[in-house]
Amino acid sequence: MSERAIDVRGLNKSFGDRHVVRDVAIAVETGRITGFLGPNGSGKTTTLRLLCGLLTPDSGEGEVLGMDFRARGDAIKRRTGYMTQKFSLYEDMTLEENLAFVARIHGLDQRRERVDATLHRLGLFDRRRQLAGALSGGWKQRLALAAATLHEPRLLLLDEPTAGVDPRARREFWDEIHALAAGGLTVLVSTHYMDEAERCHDIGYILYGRLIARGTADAVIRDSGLVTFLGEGPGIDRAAHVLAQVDGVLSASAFGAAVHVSGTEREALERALAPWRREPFRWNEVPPSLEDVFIQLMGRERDERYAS
Ligand SMILES: Nc1ncnc2c1ncn2[C@@H]1O[C@H](COP(=O)(O)OP(=O)(O)OP(=O)(O)O)[C@@H](O)[C@H]1O
Repeated sequence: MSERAIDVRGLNKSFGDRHVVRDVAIAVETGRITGFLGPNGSGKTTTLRLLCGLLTPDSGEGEVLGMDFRARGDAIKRRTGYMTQKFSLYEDMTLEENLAFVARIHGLDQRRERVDATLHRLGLFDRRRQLAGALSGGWKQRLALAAATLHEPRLLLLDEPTAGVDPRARREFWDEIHALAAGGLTVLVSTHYMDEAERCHDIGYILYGRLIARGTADAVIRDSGLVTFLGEGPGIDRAAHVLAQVDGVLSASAFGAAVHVSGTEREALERALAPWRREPFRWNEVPPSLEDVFIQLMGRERDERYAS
């Protein structure tokens, strides 16, 4: 069964004369984790806030959690958990006190049981009497997730959830998010990190307020039509800035001692690489990475804007 948690069309929002979200149409299936990527200020956070009733749109229609998203914004907001990038709990209160406080704000019943169950679920029970301010980054983030999910929301918004968190804590955090999604929670993640994007079921790329790519990471890569070559050999990484200027090359970047060179037209790309196809360099075609694709999307949209 794949019921839709979100099915919204014609979403628009301006702040003064800044048109920040432009005609966004988006459908998200229940229990999916969708990552929203795009440059700073492209409208990711605003789009997510509009969808869960935290902001009022200028226009748009559709349903979120089976409710008319404009008429029932308050009800949708109550069923949403929101974890902001900035730690927003009380550092001078214990974990248990923080969660008890959040439970009261939500007007929950059986507060003690819910707080204990959440502490157990996230492996925080043994630390329940520690001050939140004494926790390391990874544990703080886990506490923030506990607070955002205490009221058992059906929609969860995560804003760059693992920025500044070490790899092990990142992995554990994402395992928890996947477990929540498997239980039917729909998760929307705003991120700049490719590894977070790759952990999502689906991604959406937002640029200048428009949703310009949508689907699984594989589908977004396939639809890009991008061709990528990996160059290796002594000093090839230093060729990146030269190759980036050649016709037919959309992007060329060093990855360690290798270089990734991408373009959408195979022949033009081959011509650009021809002078470098010699000993001691080796070239192999590789699947484009999400990052290669996003760099291309950014350039394509910019060209279209300048052309119009
Ligand atoms: N409440 C507001 N009032 C006025 N302008 C706003 C408001 N919220 C956001 N903006 C502006 O809208 C634009 C989009 O912001 P938004 O936070 O949605 O972008 P973003 O893609 O999430 O960016 P980032 O990656 O930097 O978090 C920005 O130019 C921002 O300054």
